[in-house]
Amino acid sequence: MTIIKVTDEAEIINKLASYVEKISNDAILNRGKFFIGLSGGSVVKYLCEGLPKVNTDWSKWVLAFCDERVVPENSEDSTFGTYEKQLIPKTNLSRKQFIVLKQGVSAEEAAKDYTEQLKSAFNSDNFKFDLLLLGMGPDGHTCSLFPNHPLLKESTLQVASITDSPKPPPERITLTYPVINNARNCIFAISGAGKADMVKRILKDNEDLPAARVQPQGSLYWILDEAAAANL
Ligand SMILES: O=C(O)[C@H](O)[C@@H](O)[C@H](O)[C@H](O)COP(=O)(O)O
Repeated sequence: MTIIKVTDEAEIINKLASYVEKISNDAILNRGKFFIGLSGGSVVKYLCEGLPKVNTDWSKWVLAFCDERVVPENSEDSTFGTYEKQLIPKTNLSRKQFIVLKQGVSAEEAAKDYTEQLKSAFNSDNFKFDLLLLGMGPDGHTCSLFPNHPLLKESTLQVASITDSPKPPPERITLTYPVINNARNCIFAISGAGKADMVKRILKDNEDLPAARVQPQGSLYWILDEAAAANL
């Protein structure tokens, strides 16, 4: 694991953009495509500001979601909806490169359909992402994997549904640990004093919280600003 401390949010955005550039170009050079998993929450802002600075072949990108809220795409809560409005217009990405949630079905159905869409995209049952960009909530959750939730033990489903998310909205789909920990790279990007206590509990006290269980086969990076790293 590599912990990268930077001064502030602007530096998080720059650092994240430089990792994405390197990892995307390596993936495209070696395998012809770049599979990336996006998150919601504050990560959206970092990516919408940072990704347009990346020098890459956008046509080779395949974009999925580490988790997504089961809401209409035009809802303010839709993570895809936000990237569609705030990222697509600033890059050469097109909507059809995003693997989006099936609309108008239950969370369980949406998770099954998402699994099928990933199978087609990877042309395999082995979902091996080049990069997952992850956020962490103040309670230590990541994706839609919350402390003490039964989904933490999910070992069969690759994409699972949740209907009792403590963070609203309650209905979501999420990648599970077998997929997350199969990734070539995972990057947490975290800023602000509100995360400092949880960052310490995970990175210093080694508490067994959902974000701490992200232990990919590949590389793991935690990019923190000064406020988030204050208790380390
Ligand atoms: O649905 C969401 O909000 C996200 O996809 C979620 O996984 C997010 O990354 C964490 O909740 C952290 O969110 P914050 O960075 O806003 O605290």
